[in-house]
Amino acid sequence: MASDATIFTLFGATGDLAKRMVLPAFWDLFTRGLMPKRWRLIGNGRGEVSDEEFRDHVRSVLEQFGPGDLPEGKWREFADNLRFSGGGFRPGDPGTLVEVIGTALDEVGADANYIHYLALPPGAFAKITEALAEYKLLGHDARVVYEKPFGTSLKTFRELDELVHSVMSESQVYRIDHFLGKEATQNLHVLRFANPMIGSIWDARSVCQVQIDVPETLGVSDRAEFYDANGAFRDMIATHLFQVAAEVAMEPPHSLSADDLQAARTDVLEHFRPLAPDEVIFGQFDGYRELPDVPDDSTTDTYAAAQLWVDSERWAGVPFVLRSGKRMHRGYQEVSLVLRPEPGPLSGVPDSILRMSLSGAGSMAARLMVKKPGPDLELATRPIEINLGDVPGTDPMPPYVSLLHDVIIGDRSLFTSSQSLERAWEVAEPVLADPPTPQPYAPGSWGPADAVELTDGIGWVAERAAG
Ligand SMILES: NC(=O)C1=CN([C@@H]2O[C@H](COP(=O)(O)OP(=O)(O)OC[C@H]3O[C@@H](n4cnc5c(N)ncnc54)[C@H](OP(=O)(O)O)[C@@H]3O)[C@@H](O)[C@H]2O)C=CC1
Ligand SMILES: O=C1O[C@H](COP(=O)(O)O)[C@@H](O)[C@H](O)[C@H]1O
Repeated sequence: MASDATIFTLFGATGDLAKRMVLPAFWDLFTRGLMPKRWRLIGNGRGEVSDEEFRDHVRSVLEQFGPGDLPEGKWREFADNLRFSGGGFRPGDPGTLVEVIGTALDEVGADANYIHYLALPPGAFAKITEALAEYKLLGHDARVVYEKPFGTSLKTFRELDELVHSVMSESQVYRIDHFLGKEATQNLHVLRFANPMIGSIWDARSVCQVQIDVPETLGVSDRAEFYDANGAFRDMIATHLFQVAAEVAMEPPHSLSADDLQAARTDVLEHFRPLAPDEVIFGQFDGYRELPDVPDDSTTDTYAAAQLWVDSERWAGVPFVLRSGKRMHRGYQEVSLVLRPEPGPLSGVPDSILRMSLSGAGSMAARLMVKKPGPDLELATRPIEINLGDVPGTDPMPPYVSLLHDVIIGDRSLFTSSQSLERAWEVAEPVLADPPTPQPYAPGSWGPADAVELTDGIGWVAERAAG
């Protein structure tokens, strides 16, 4: 950025995402010394909240979702930069935001850059975008961060995309998909492109199925209104899991630069076949309809599983099986490559699977078949596991910290392109147009039993390992 001063505006500052992820990310960058020299963080919302009330909110959020106890001096320094602008922000009515930004400019310098972060439900993006243009808040080298989902269907994606491009250039737009910001997702490139032993098995000759499995034990009670309008398929499958599938399926990019990585993801998404509704299963956990803010006849999916086909030469005939759901038996985030049996005298040996966890710093695990030392040819399996957090000198950055830092330094490599999202919505469209009826499942279970059929008899491999 041209200036060493930045004014951040956080729309939806008292919402769920802000409290769990975004506000702790600001604190993390601050304590690492990675914030701009001079800055202000202006929370925005439709209610009336004083600066002091906002600071109290941020403090309690950091105590709950951040580091816990805050060193008093450091907290004071951080808190001095926090402001709140209430009354909402929409075309024709900017609430107090323009005035609060004006004061912040006086305080940190008129040359400050703007970063606007929309931590809002997708239905609110268009009005805020229009208002940013109307109130001339897209100057000052402004960068605008949109949460996912960017649009909720092909139609609404196109409308939003057109609006955004009518008021700002693509280089100003940062569409977040925080699964791309995970350390372990980034490590997929390194594992594959730097290690011939892994890179050489990365195709249909060696792999018979790819599973991307993200069950969650978490429910939705804090954000039922948002969730009921979106459901698991939009919230996880058509967004995060498609992007992870693109990371796995991409052809080697020319380099790991922002443009080349974005282009590789976009290119492979073009090969994603639009989903067939009969290869998708939706579920809804028992008791969901009794939650406050959920209509008692809601047909929203709290679980979705799908078979995705990637019609590229590399992946011809290999199903990518994707699954995610709320209130499930265990929570994990795993990519598994199920390998074909090795032809030859031991070709019956099952379970050759390379599993990569996307949680935390990430890990990789496999089981090898070995001869049990001894007089007979007896076989045994032995695990091999690498935890990336054990690599000496690691300092993993949580995804929101890493992505917020990328916005500050202007690195767009881990953000989604407009073209790739358009394709993602095209792939999702047949299911959105003709959604399967959700099957009920018990909270704490593994979801609808029928979904196992999507794995073509293999079963959910990470689930087996999780027990
Ligand atoms: N929560 C999570 O774990 C994650 C969420 N996300 C994404 O983040 C975004 C926000 O999610 P989340 O924080 O959970 O949602 P919330 O339902 O908590 O909404 C966030 C805030 O948006 C404001 N808001 C709600 N509706 C409107 C509206 N129609 N117009 C203007 N403002 C509105 C509210 O603030 P106020 O009332 O103060 O105006 C609310 O507190 C979503 O796009 C979601 O997909 C992404 C990753 C994880
Ligand atoms: O975007 C979302 O992601 C979270 C899962 O995030 P993670 O930080 O646990 O990887 C999910 O719970 C939420 O429903 C969804 O909106």
